[in-house]
Amino acid sequence: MTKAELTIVADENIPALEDCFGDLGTLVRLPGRDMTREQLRDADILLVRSVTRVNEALLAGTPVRFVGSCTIGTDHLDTGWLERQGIHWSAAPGCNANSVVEYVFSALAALNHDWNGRRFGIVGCGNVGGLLQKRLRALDIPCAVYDPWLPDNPDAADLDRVLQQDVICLHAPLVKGGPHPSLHMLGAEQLARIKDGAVLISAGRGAVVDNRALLELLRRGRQFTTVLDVWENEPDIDTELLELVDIGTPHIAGYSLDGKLAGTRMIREALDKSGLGVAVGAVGRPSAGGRDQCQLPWRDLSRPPAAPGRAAPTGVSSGFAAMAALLLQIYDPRKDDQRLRVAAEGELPMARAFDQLRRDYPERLEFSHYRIDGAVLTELQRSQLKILGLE
Ligand SMILES: NC(=O)c1ccc[n+]([C@@H]2O[C@H](COP(=O)([O-])OP(=O)(O)OC[C@H]3O[C@@H](n4cnc5c(N)ncnc54)[C@H](O)[C@@H]3O)[C@@H](O)[C@H]2O)c1
Ligand SMILES: O=C(O)[C@H](O)[C@H](O)COP(=O)(O)O
Repeated sequence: MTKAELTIVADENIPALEDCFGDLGTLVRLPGRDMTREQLRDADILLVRSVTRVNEALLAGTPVRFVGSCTIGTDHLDTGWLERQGIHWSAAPGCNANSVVEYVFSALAALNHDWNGRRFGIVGCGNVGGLLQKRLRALDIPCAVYDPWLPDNPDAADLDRVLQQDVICLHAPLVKGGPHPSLHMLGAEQLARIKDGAVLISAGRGAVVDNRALLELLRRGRQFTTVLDVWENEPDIDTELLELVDIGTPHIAGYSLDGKLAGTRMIREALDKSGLGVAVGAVGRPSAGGRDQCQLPWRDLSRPPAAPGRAAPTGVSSGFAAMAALLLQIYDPRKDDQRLRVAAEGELPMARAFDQLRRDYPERLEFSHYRIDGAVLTELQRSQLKILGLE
């Protein structure tokens, strides 16, 4: 890239764009879901989130030389095609893994489902599943892990065994081909193996679970608890399924501010590493710091915020409920569930309502920004909250 300034086309939902990329040239913000090739006519860099399908249809004939997705998932990128064209691409592995793990514990808190004494099953043990496994081990909670690419995992088990556990957490990517496809990995047969009284939490990609099969099972009154953050056919999700799940959220498990900013920052770092854009940055418009600015919001976040920095006593004074109530002061997924249910009943078509909720998502900070403030807790509860990231 030899232009003095780059043209950077970006999904308008990417935070800190100006801070992280403003020094490189002109920023054009667009709705990610509807990006067109025409809009990329002058683009050198394309920055997306998971809702933009990046493939030949979008990019052929455009000057785009770098594609950055500020997300963990990559199933929306045709990476084979990008590589064959010599277009650099990068995603942001692990950027919001902690946010997803916190979502899992928050969902269990919301269900008042004490994790102590339960056995967990994890499907997909990468950055998210691996972090969950690490937390569970620290909490002394047994887990079984199904990840066909990690046979040496100390908790490795087959899928059937994982589905027999008390809390089953799905964190596999969407993979359609190869030796271990995950598309509809949980179909009617697998879902039928889940025990009554178990909790199923799906926070990887929607189509890992056959949604129609799940709907049929729930219609027949199966007695396991279901938490869905991800859905087939997002954003136009099945509203009947939404009615039947216990907690349903609009694909926001990874939406902590920390996670989103980490995604943006990682893509700037990947761009710098690629060598594309660095020279331009040097000769481009004078910047107040470029990468330093990029890290500013990150540094700010490392301090506890003034107002919401404390999880205070809640009136619930004993048992798991006391600990759960504290966590729910920080993040309560039932509020996201409520917003989704209200939106589903509203005037907007489901797809638009789903996207709107995601676009207007309230600021959510991770547990590490909070301190426990004088709540009555046992030593065990305090140590558990510390493992989860609170002081
Ligand atoms: N709900 C959300 O907001 C949210 C947030 C972040 C990530 N995600 C999704 O979660 C997925 C996992 O995230 P990650 O950071 O752990 O990714 P990762 O790439 O670090 O790990 C994925 C793991 O899944 C394993 N895997 C691949 N195919 C599998 C299969 N068929 N069965 C079981 N395991 C399989 C891989 O071996 C790998 O260990 C992402 O791909 C993304 O789609 C969702
Ligand atoms: O893959 C990811 O990182 C997550 O699924 C991410 O949180 C999705 O958010 P989106 O890109 O759709 O805004």
